Amino acid sequence: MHAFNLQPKPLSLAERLADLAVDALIDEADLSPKPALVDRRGNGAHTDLHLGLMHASALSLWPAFKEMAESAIAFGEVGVPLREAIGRIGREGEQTMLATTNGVNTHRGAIWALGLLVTAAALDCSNTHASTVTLRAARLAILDDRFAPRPLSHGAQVAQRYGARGAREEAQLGFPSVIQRALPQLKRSRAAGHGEQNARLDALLAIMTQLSDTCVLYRAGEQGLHTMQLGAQAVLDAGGSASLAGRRRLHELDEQLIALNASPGGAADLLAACLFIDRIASADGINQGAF
Ligand SMILES: CC(C)(COP(=O)(O)OP(=O)(O)OC[C@H]1O[C@@H](n2cnc3c(N)ncnc32)[C@H](O[C@H]2O[C@H](COP(=O)(O)OP(=O)(O)OP(=O)(O)O)[C@@H](O)[C@H]2O)[C@@H]1O)[C@@H](O)C(=O)NCCC(=O)NCCS
Ligand SMILES: Nc1ncnc2[nH]cnc12
Repeated sequence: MHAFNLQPKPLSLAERLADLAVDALIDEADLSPKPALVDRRGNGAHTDLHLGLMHASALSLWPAFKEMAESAIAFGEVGVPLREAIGRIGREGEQTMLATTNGVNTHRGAIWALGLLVTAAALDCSNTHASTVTLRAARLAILDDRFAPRPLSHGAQVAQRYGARGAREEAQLGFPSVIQRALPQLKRSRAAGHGEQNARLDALLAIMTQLSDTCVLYRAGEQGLHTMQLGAQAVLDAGGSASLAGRRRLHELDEQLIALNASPGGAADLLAACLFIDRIASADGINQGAF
């Protein structure tokens, strides 16, 4: 007699990395209360986004992340062929995202950041330390992709106008917002016993204190950017999101940014990148499926 094998088929490395990337996006979207961003409470400064759309968008990107990881395994090294392969997959992923959201830009920056990080992690899953993976991602990001269109994107427009560094430079520099701000803050707030949700909010705020978020600059100019950076610092200085004083500052910042129509979408993407890196760096080797 044949017994059915009810054991689920083990996931491949590429599938596990894609799962982690999607989890990071969903964890970011769900985290509340985030200033002026879509969260469990509402739509923040957005009229065309909501939580269900953020989740659907995140899930639609799973095949793109898996394909990027598979390309990394197939090419086996940082180089132009891999850079151009993930560029093509990223652009296709963006089309899938837009088809899923009816044309709303939910995760363009996240496809870029997480796409590079998933690819970098898949290149050598025996070493997934935060700084190693982000450095590998940076080496990919500085390579030229001959097939990348050069549209006058919102990011490009504010780069011209304000000389701001955007998503491309953040990746090319090895994600300093993640390595120097978000991850250390996440660890400090966890160590202080602030609880996971507050630690993640504090990590987001740490990113916001310094980032040239091109979404904020495009929507609300330098006034919006200063409000975001100073307001985020004020929350942390008041004790962070786990303290009553910090919580009050956080609500003030939410109101101020919404009034300015300033949504820190770039900071949100980098929080997702931080959560992904935290997961793969703390798991005892993604090989062993420890996450
Ligand atoms: C390299 C690219 C990321 C293109 O970058 P560029 O700056 O030229 O283009 P943008 O279209 O402006 O997109 C950049 C997105 O990156 C996020 N971001 C912003 N600032 C930063 C920063 N300093 N560091 C890191 N990341 C940053 C941000 O994405 C989030 O916000 C979006 C929502 O914003 P919102 O204002 O609501 O929406 P918009 O439609 O833009 O405006 P409104 O009309 O609503 O006002 C959301 O997407 C979040 O994810 C920026 O939007 C890259 O896209 C690229 O070159 N891709 C080509 C394909 C490729 O090579 N892929 C590689 C595979 S990994
Ligand atoms: N939670 C969020 N709200 C608005 N824009 C975003 N871009 C990425 N995550 C976002």
